Amino acid sequence: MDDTDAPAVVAENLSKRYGGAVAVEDVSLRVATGDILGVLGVNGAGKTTTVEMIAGLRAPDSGHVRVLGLDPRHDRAKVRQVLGVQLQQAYLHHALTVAELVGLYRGFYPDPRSAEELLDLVGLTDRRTTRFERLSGGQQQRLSIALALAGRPRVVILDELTTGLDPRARRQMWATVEQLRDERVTVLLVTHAMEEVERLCDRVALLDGGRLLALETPAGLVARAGAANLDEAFVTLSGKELS
Ligand SMILES: Nc1ncnc2c1ncn2[C@@H]1O[C@H](COP(=O)(O)OP(=O)(O)OP(=O)(O)O)[C@@H](O)[C@H]1O
Repeated sequence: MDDTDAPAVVAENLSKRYGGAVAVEDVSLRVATGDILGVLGVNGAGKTTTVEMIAGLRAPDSGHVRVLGLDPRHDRAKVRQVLGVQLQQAYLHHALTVAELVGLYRGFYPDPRSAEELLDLVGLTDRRTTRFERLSGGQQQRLSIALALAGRPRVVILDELTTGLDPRARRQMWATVEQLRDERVTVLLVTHAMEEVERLCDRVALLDGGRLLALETPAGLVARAGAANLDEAFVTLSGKELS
């Protein structure tokens, strides 16, 4: 493979305001190729805004982003071929069936995963003829993950991968991310689940009030907080503004 040690994702000095309110303030981070980065922070810390800017779905007020050397807002067509994003359900066409949506997405890419593999990865093989709008919330979420992986992306952004999933589906999604790790896919994983972070993430970016508080290994974060575990470290380090 032609992967070098260049970071897969570079964000420099990203800032975003909504009206007067700061959502993200001067966030810089790099994600090494093949790393899984957990993006953590209390509700409203700026996680989704940050990954949406990295995905090119939201324009930063200032700063810049490179995904595999590409600018996601200017090199849109090229970025779409290498970046998979777990979209919010509202973006999908609700009247289409699971198989139709998978077929539609596979059509965007030169060498897509097979429909069988995609449905198997997220456990929706027996739902292929169900319309999107008739799926349960968790099934809709799992489908959006399958669609993000359709084009064999080299970088994947997953925003709340397992929120609302049952324990079995959650384990299945973890296994899917572990498979991505084996394929040296770079993953940004927005999550509130510390068990997930411990299991999957090489490093974590901890956001608080729109700022990057820490970028280090999970164990490093625990040590820095003088905490017994990641849950405690999270509570110790973040959400000060709220309390
Ligand atoms: N479209 C929007 N318009 C106005 N304000 C917004 C918008 N989206 C987010 N915000 C605000 O920006 C801040 C950061 O929001 P963001 O969704 O990035 O946080 P988050 O860390 O992903 O939160 P959560 O854990 O609740 O998903 C919050 O204060 C939020 O209220």
